[in-house]
Amino acid sequence: MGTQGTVREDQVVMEADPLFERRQAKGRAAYRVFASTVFVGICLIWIYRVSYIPRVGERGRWVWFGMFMAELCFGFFWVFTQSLRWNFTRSYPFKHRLSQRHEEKLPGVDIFVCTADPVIEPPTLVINTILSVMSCNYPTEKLAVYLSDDGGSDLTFYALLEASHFAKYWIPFCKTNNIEPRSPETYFAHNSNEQQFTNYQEWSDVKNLYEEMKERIESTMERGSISKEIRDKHKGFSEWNQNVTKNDHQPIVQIVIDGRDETAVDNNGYRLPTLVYMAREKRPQYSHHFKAGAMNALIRVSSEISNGPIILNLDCDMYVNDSDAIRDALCFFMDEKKGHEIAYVQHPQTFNNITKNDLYANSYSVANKVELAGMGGYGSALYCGTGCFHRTESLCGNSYSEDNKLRLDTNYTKKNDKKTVNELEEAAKIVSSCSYEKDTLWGKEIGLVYGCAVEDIVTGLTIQCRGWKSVYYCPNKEAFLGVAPNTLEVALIQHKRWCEGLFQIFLTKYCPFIYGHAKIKLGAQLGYCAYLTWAPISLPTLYYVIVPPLCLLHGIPLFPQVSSKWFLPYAYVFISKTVYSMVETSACGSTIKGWWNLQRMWVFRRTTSYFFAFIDTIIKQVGLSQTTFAITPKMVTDDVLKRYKQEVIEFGSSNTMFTIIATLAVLNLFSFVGAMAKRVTDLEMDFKTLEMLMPQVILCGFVIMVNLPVYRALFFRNDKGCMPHGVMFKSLVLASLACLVPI
Ligand SMILES: O=c1ccn([C@@H]2O[C@H](COP(=O)(O)OP(=O)(O)O[C@H]3O[C@H](CO)[C@@H](O)[C@H](O)[C@H]3O)[C@@H](O)[C@H]2O)c(=O)[nH]1
Ligand SMILES: [Mn+2]
Repeated sequence: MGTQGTVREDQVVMEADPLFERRQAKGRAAYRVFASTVFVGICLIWIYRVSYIPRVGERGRWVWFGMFMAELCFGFFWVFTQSLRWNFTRSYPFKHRLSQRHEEKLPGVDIFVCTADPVIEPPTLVINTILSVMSCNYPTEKLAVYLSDDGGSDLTFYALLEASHFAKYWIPFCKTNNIEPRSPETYFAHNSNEQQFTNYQEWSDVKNLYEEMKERIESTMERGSISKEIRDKHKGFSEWNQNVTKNDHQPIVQIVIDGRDETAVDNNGYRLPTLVYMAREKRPQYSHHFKAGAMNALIRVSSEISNGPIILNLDCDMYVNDSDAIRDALCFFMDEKKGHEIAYVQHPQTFNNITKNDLYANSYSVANKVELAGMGGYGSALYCGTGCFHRTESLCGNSYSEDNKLRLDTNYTKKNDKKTVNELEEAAKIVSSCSYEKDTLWGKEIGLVYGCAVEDIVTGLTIQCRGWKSVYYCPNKEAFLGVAPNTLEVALIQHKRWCEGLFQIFLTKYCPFIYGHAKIKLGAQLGYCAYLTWAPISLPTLYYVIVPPLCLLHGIPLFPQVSSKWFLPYAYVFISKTVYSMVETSACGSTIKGWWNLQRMWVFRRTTSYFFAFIDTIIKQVGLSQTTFAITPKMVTDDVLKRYKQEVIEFGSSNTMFTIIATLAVLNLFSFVGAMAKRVTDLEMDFKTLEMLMPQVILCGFVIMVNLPVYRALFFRNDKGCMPHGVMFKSLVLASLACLVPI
């Protein structure tokens, strides 16, 4: 009796233990006090601007108004960013409890990997992602992996076939030896000579198999076509006839591995996960809606084949770095008390090619560790397009409702057990055709939302506004790792796309203040706006890096003089913000140089990508152009890669963005040098005027410091990554003209 009693008690405790926990971060109160003092400083700055407007006829009256507008915008933007820090919480799953309680009834998980172009996104990269998910620590009969190929390329299909063969070696190798990460490329690159490996023979066999496969895929890529010998080996190749082009072809669905098939086993005799290739139908007369369209086709295709209640969405470059990632995420969905409210669990976007000092500020360490966690604190984590686990029903447009507690369908039912592979493929082709969505709510209320370059963010918002909660989970060990842009141009183009999409959300019916009103918390609405208003913040930034230096050159003071009491709020806001961001960035793992690089990227992005995005979004809203999607290249030449690794900024392109960057850098230099020269030669110049111009000297000096690599690229470098001469010429002319404009 005694023992039995204890057992039962233990069980009761176990049942009550939650599968995840949310903890508030320490030091919130202190932070709130600090933020309030900064806010007081900002208000004083506004008061100063209003009280000291130059009188009619005085120099710089209009410029002053501009300064006021800029500072007003910066202030509001700062308030948005505060809401991300106000309610900062972290989530922690307990995966051992999940295994204890639910091992037998784990749900089926459908994993979607999207690729769009075999050249920009090489098939070897794609299959590494596929292999890493196939070998996750999860019951294989409950896993189904789908590759959506918007490139519609038989080369990608071929690589997937190769991967399906190699998986028979790779999966058991990973599982019996418990190796990490399970992307073969990364694993072998980091374990190039595994002496301690117990079974060295096995290790080198698998490595050789991988190398050989890679070699075959790469040589096929070089040739650009599939040999007849290979084509004859799989019926799937018959889909690629003469008429198939990237943007014009019939739907192609191939079940490469049928997980139901008991003979589809790996080398240890264990069942393999389902593996499906899909190239949805594309026709020039139909808009394909980029990644959102691909995802929606995948949702329908998977519902025909495996119909898992959970979907994991990954970009083709995001391999699984922690093979327990699925289990961690399920803790949130399967928690007895709160799990039923949760629509999705988002992981941060992390990358495996960040340089030591994060040259292009791609690590997003503060966003990942602080800001997005802050959104999670409101139960409104952003959906970021990759590394996100979805509840299928919420992604499919269902609303959350309290009295209709929807729980996960944990009984793994094979609704399509009786259909043959052929029948499944035919059914899947129907739902992945262009006309299928005609006159349906797909892209509006069902699936991912169409018409926005950041389909992920807007879709996440609509899910939250249907009553669901979302979780942000940032584990210590990154669950997924991808490829970050490794040239400046690519980094800026990526930001332009994001920024355009984000601002578009702000301007349309999806604006969080309207669409989210009374549906998501006010903090979350403000938090969304910290991202959605990136584009307009370009205007005050441009103003600040153009007008004060020109006024410095012309001797017009725009700030209170250093000895005035009004200078204090400026100094306080500037210094406290700078020091705080330095501390925050370092606490999130960046170096000081990394922080400095972030400041530079912040100037570059705001004056180029965000500004262009602002203009393009306006043009789009007026109806003059359509949404586009510039895919981020994942590979660069060795020469470029070498400079990236040495942290030398890559400017070698005549993109207009670079002309702007160069012009602003030169303009600030001219103003600074010009003003100094005047002070030296002009004897009338007294100390008073110099003191009045001091804040502008500091500001201008700061911009010059940030731009040091730009001057180097303009005047001193001669490698292929330096600024092209055309850009240099244009920037010198434009900056000189600007200096001549009378104010
Ligand atoms: O027509 C398209 C275009 C893109 N993709 C895929 O979408 C993913 C993301 O594209 P990428 O060029 O890598 O853009 P990123 O800026 O790196 O992507 C981020 O931002 C996008 C929104 O702008 C989100 O969709 C992504 O998930 C998110 O990682 C890749 O797997 C592509 O293959 C498609 O499937 N079809
Ligand atoms: Mn990407």
